[in-house]
Amino acid sequence: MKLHSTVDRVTERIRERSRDSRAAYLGLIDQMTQRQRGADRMGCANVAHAFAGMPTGDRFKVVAERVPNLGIVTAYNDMLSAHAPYAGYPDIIKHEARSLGATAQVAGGTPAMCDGVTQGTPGMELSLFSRDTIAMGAAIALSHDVFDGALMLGICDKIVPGLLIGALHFGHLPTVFVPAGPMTSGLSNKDKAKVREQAAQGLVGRKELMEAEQKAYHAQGTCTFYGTANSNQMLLEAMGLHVPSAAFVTPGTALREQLTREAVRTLMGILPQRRFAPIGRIVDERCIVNAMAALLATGGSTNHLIHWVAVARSAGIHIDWDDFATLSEVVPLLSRVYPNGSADVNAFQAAGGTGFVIRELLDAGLMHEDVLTVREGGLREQTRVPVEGEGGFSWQETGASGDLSVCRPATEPFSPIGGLKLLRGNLGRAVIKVSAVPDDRHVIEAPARVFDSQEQLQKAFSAGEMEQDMVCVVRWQGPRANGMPELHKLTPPLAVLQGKGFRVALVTDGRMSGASGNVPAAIHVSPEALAGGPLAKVRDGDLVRLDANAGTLEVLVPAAEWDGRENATMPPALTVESGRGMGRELFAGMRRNATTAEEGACTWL
Ligand SMILES: O=C(O)[C@H](O)[C@@H](O)[C@H](O)[C@H](O)COP(=O)(O)O
Ligand code: SF4
Repeated sequence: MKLHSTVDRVTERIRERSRDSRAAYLGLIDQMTQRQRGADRMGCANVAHAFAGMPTGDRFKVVAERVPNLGIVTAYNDMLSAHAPYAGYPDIIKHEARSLGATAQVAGGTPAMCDGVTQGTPGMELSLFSRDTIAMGAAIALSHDVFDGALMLGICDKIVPGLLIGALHFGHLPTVFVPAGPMTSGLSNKDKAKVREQAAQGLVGRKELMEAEQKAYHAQGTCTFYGTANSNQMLLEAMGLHVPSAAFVTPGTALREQLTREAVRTLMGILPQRRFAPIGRIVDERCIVNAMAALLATGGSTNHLIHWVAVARSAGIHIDWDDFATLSEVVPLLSRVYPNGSADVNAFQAAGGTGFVIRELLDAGLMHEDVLTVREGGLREQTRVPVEGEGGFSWQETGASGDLSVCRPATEPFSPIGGLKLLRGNLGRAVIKVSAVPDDRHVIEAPARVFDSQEQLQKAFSAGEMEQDMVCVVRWQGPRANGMPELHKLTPPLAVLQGKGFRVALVTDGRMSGASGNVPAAIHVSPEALAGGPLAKVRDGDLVRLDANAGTLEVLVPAAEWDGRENATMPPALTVESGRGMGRELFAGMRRNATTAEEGACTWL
């Protein structure tokens, strides 16, 4: 199918804007590629230290026989249900590598934060910058520089973006990402949200709420809503950095282990001595556009409008929210997974999953097909599905949708446009996930109520002060102010108000979770209030209009008055300097150095 002209145009303008930085990036990759392999290039002491911890047989192989040595970067810990399965992965990988005549080492571990654990708590103010900390952790691991390829073990929110940013700073290395799969379905996300709203109104107590939450989150594996973690998986498949359709296979199954071993076989196939495919060449402008298309087609997490800007930047590629907005005009919505619908990611997988979405987008000319990936067959390979069989698995072509309420073909999409939209106006630039908002709530015009923290809003709600149409402006939530936390805990109170018929919206320079959804929220407002952004001028009672159809976000105050207003200042008690603890002070340097949300909130530039 011929590539859609808009996809072609956006790719071209990204290529044009990135020409110099991409050329410099590829130049570095070429330099690194031309070096001898680590065990031959480095000093004897360096090499001896590098392999002293290996079993003797492996040590001999990697130094004397010069067999490939694979580096494992793992974000394993027990705090993320999604990452807990990784505990046993290094041994499986080493076993498979040996069987293929290679060796493997855990090059290093990285931190990994569970946003579900920290949601609504002080720890969430470390979350965004844990991404770049993870990238630095990956760099520290790979800087041992004795690897012929890398396997990245990470799934959740900031971890995949962080591992990708880190890996792309070692763009000369062939790299495969290794997923661990979603937990089996428990209490549905919709039923969980209902109990939360009852609790927010005092209709059920902590005991009932705890029961519901533990029925929802009940096993190892990724949470089953289509939030940032599962959006990460969809994008890695669309970028051709995974074994095909490996994303959503349940942990602990025979097929899961087979797919982990297949990841090692896949990496062996793209080493310098084979079909050389270093990650820095796989992740080119077309690959990034393919990821953007997959995000829009699935109504993925709004967090990717920040993270993928940083990921692209790490490969010398510059993208912005206008690129997403232009693609969103032609990329249809092909899946409805909570919060964009009631199905969960297991139902998505059963209905066709990542392979179905990629096949539909390729056939509609909405993705680049002629791209380099970790697999011989290019991106079309990602439309195949592994089916368990005698002693292993076989590959099948993805078929028609198994459930049209979950996955739709591009010929009859849920919506002709993607799930994310850009908003512009005198309050700055912002984004909104429209795919999860009821149609009659895409335009909200109401008086503003200004909050300096999410706690202030929750207090006002509990005091019954919010029973009216209202645009809640929550400011001082940007990267430089307090690390741009997710304000997902505001979803239940706002959903209660919306359920009572009030016309409510959230406008913030903060983030929402990928699991947030049914209340209209203009988020990532840039420039942020602390950087002199317009949110610092909004006052209680100002009329604010959020129009997701027109793509506007405005305060309806006479220009002369608006221009004449002084910016409010961030309350000192909310600043890191006030000594708020929980390690937030350690990230002060990253806050000071962070670029805007639209520039990826990068802290290393
Ligand atoms: O971006 C995301 O997808 C979220 O950060 C997600 O990872 C987070 O854990 C949610 O908070 C979970 O949802 P609940 O908080 O509703 O359980
Ligand atoms: S999806 Fe979110 S809540 Fe679930 S394990 Fe990952 S980070 Fe934690």
